[in-house]
Amino acid sequence: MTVEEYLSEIIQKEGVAHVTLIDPASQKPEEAVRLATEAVAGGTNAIMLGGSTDAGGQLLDLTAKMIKENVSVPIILFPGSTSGFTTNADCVLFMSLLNSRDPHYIVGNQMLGALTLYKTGMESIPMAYLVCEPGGTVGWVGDAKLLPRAKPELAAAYALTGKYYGMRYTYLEAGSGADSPLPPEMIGTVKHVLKDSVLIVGGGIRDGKAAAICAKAGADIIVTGTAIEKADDVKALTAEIVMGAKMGKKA
Ligand SMILES: CC(C)=CCC/C(C)=C/CC/C(C)=C/CC/C(C)=C/COP(=O)(O)OP(=O)(O)O
Ligand SMILES: O=P(O)(O)OC[C@@H](O)CO
Ligand SMILES: [Mg+2]
Repeated sequence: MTVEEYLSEIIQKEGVAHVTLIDPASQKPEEAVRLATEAVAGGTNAIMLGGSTDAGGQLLDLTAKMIKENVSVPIILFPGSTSGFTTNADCVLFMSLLNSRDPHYIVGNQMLGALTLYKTGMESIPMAYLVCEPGGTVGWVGDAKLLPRAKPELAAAYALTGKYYGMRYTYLEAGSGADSPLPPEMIGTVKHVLKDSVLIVGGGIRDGKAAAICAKAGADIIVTGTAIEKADDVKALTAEIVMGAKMGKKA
């Protein structure tokens, strides 16, 4: 089964999936394994590996390898550039930052990595990456023309653009560590036009209540990074967020 099929099945059966983002640059591989193991025990469905700044090839390779040896859920690459590739993962989000001002983030990095990806034969999922206010580090690094929170129709127009290009996933991003998650109106407007295409929402989701609001508004996959990296009890916080997302979807 592909990672995409695996996630679709979870979304179909449980209404929503949860993915834990680990930045390989932020800690030693052993610590990343601890975070991943506890997040999986708390019910996360996959581990996403990436960061907006380089981890350095070896650190990414080793972090992915060690996580793979220790957890049973898929490892999904979330690359900030071609240096975000490693063969020690199951799948890569082949993303274009559609609202960037810099063609390198729309198509340039992708072109540089395409032959490497081809040679590995790794699964890839075409994804529109849309960075919204406040955008955080990724907004700055990716030179995004930040999508205004108060204008959901602009985000919806970009999401549709990605869908018409054939991208099966859309990632609505507030930026890692955002003060607050994206507003439900924005998530709802985007999901309304995407219909059955998968909508990922991330940035600033720190608890079950926030996850519930995002899921209820239309998120198919909820991503949490910072809150889990900082949690005293990773398993308990993950379980709260996973439960919140599922309850929100049913509400
Ligand atoms: C598909 C290929 C080869 C490249 C994609 C290139 C693109 C479109 C990059 C988008 C811009 C970018 C820098 C994305 C990084 C995505 C990411 C991993 C964000 C999470 O970053 P964190 O590291 O958690 O944020 P902080 O740096 O604030 O911690
Ligand atoms: O770190 P947080 O705020 O959970 O954001 C996760 C993700 O959307 C960042 O790319
Ligand atoms: Mg980071």
